[in-house]
Amino acid sequence: MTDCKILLVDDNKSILSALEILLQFEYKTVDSISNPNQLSSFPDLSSFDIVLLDMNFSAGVNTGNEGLFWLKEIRKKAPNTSVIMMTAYGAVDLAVKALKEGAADFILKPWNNEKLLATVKSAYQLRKTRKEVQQLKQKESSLKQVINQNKNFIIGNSRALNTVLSLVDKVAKTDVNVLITGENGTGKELIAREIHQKSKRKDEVFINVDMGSISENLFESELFGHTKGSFTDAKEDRTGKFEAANGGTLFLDEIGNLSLQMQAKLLSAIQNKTIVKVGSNKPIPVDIRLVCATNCNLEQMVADGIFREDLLYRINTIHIEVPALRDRDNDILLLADFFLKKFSAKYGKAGLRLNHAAEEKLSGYHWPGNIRELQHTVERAIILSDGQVLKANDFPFHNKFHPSSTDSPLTLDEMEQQMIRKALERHEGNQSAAAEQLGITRQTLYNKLKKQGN
Ligand SMILES: Nc1ncnc2c1ncn2[C@@H]1O[C@H](COP(=O)(O)OP(=O)(O)OP(=O)(O)O)[C@@H](O)[C@H]1O
Repeated sequence: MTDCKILLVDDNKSILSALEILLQFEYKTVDSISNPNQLSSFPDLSSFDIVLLDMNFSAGVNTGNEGLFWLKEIRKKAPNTSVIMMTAYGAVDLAVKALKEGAADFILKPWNNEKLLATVKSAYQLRKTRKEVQQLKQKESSLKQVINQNKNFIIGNSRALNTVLSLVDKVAKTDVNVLITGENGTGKELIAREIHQKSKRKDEVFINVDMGSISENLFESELFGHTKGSFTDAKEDRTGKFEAANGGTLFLDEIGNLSLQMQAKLLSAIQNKTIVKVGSNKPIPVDIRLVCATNCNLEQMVADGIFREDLLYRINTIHIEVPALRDRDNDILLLADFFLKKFSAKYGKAGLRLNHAAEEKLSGYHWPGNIRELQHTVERAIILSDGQVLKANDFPFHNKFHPSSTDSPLTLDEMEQQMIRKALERHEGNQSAAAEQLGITRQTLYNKLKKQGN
């Protein structure tokens, strides 16, 4: 039986019953209405794959205009649904008009059963193709995003990093779910991309979702998609991130930032390996490799009752802890050199180098913002540099993180950064708790951290 949803629209109830009996043998869902006015308020029109639509409804009228009117209405509300027109008063010009308005095909009454079934079958193929085109378009735009990104190199040869990379080699070959933890800016996303690149899914998409930036009410629509009209802003059908990642890798960053309600919805999708779009009730199977990342201590969050234990066990089949930059021996200077070359080329300042004192200062610093902070620090120093050599005082980061070591007064921005850092330290990286302490929403805290480059 084909998993296809058909809607019959005809004012003649015996025609509706005859069609229902015929089509129910082959198609899973066959619904019918005898009054086309019901179409205007039909809740889930776009979930129908095919509509068989009569052309004349008012008694004695046979111009086909009513059918054309309702055809346009359906095309507006459900552009991907295939519409087949039916009329007892077949005329070639009317058929041409309906096809021009977007009908998939045309059936004359009384119909021949075999011919009608063949017409419905090809209309269903058309519907499937339209859906595939839509999904391909979404995949294509995600692929472009990935391709447009510069190739990322994982720099470093410390023992701590090599341990992570050998674990990456092992898990990449499997399809298990991976949880990557580590402080902000340690390279968790880079590691997730590396797992994808080394896996059998590498020719498929890598979809990155920043869970910290998704609001509660858009969560389902972002992740699972929605059907047109399912809520006020749902102007058209939308494929969610799970479906877009089908066949590839789905990277859920900042997984510790989900509310319990969102966690429950996510868990159900992961467990069932299916998603249901907002506004639909049809489960869609998805095949994804799931990689999650967080800087929170999820075990502690489970103990505190703010993270579901069953979700944690689903996502952490393999756990990779990315070490902080200060624990990676001489990776600091390797990375500094890498960023020096990268940004001096970008800003047309080739030949720039670090003097010994600058190297000492960079190596001795504790890098709370890790590699992202090092990257920004080097970039900033290059932009502001005048000569060929970068010196220790070209890296004034002590102002930001050790205010006690300087007499210079703090700016408002710096004070804000300090307060945020302290709140996060106190709550061991838990952004929701830190935001509560600071008297701002988690979203505001998240935006401020992004702005600061953390
Ligand atoms: N080993 C590395 N070699 C080169 N660049 C790196 C390395 N690790 C991280 N980076 C760079 O540092 C920046 C931060 O890395 P990334 O975004 O992967 O960190 P993250 O841990 O996911 O951060 P967050 O916790 O904020 O989500 C990126 O620009 C990334 O390319």
